[in-house]
Amino acid sequence: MRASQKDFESALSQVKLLKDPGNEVKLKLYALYKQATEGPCNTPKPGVFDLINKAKWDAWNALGSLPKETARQNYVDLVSGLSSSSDSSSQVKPEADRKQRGYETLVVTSEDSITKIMMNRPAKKNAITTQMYNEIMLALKAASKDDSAITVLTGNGDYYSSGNDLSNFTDIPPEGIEEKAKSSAILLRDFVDCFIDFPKPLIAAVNGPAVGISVTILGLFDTVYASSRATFHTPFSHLGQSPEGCSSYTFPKIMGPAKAAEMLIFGKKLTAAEACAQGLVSEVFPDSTFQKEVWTRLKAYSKLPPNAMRISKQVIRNREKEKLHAINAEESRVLQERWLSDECTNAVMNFLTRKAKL
Ligand SMILES: CCCC/C=C/CC(=O)SCCNC(=O)CCNC(=O)[C@H](O)C(C)(C)COP(=O)(O)OP(=O)(O)OC[C@H]1O[C@@H](n2cnc3c(N)ncnc32)[C@H](O)[C@@H]1OP(=O)(O)O
Repeated sequence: MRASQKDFESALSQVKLLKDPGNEVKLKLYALYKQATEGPCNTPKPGVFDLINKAKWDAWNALGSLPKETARQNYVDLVSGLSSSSDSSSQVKPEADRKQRGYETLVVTSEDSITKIMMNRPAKKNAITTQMYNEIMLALKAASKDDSAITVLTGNGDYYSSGNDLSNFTDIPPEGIEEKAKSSAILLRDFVDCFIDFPKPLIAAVNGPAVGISVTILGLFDTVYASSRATFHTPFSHLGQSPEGCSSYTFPKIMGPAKAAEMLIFGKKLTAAEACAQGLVSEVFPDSTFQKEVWTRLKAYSKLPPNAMRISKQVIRNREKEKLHAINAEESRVLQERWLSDECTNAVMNFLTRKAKL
């Protein structure tokens, strides 16, 4: 029996719930989707350096004149095969269930009235994948309701975080790159909103170098402690991108417009001492004693009356919230366009093909 349009639409929804099937299968799905909806490949071949789009074009072009109905059937069959071979435990779980299983990209602990959220991809310098964005949001939501007094974000290994995981850009859905940019902008906006709205004192323990979004959101923390080994780098222009995390507003406010421009437009990397002098960091500790000194300090703070701390935070932050949400929305909208630019695509490809590092 031939797959109907309804079967096809249902397969399109189902595919979003499957665990990542790997790039080869994703290319097949992409090619079949394009063939089923548009017919044989009808766009110019992308340039040789445009690796992702070229791979997609090759996969679509390889289907030649396969009829649309057959492509639709093949798409439905492929998704059905993936669904049945996919272990149900690897599919997206409801929130309560996920909490029970714990986090895959974080280590979250609650002790001494402190909830500690530790980014835990040390081999990848704690680069933030889509999964990690989602898990940090879940962990913050849980921490806002648990009985801890303060919440701390830190990193495992030698880095605090190298920012957005650039391979997030390669996971293009069948609907195309515009859809990817749109969903990434929604994810970014939701992620930053969680920091704007977080109700308890939020502390960053910056254990090593910090890049991109892991730096910009520091302007939304209440206190930032840094190891003397930490650096602060926002190379947005190098990456064809633009500031996020409300930094277009918080950084000029914290350090003045001229210093903020050096960081956000020209990508000047600050040492921990410089970041402290400019007000982005509250205090720098020698790397050798960083953990001991920071946790001793935080344990003392966590004994302060929690309601008083919450209310003080509200008084300090609440009048800015509406403005910060508007800024977050605008920065996310601008970035959605930037992600589609040649400047951004080329910078990401250069990193992924090992031609460039910061
Ligand atoms: C959806 C919301 C989007 C929000 C947007 C936010 C914007 C940003 O955050 S912009 C910042 C993006 N980050 C970068 O551009 C950093 C890229 N990484 C590097 O330049 C270097 O890796 C480094 C300078 C951070 C570290 O260099 P080092 O020589 O010490 O280590 P590596 O061998 O390069 O790294 C080890 C390992 O980790 C992988 N990796 C590190 N950072 C990232 C990253 N940001 N994205 C993806 N992968 C990363 C690196 O490729 C290595 O992987 P392999 O061991 O598999 O080679």
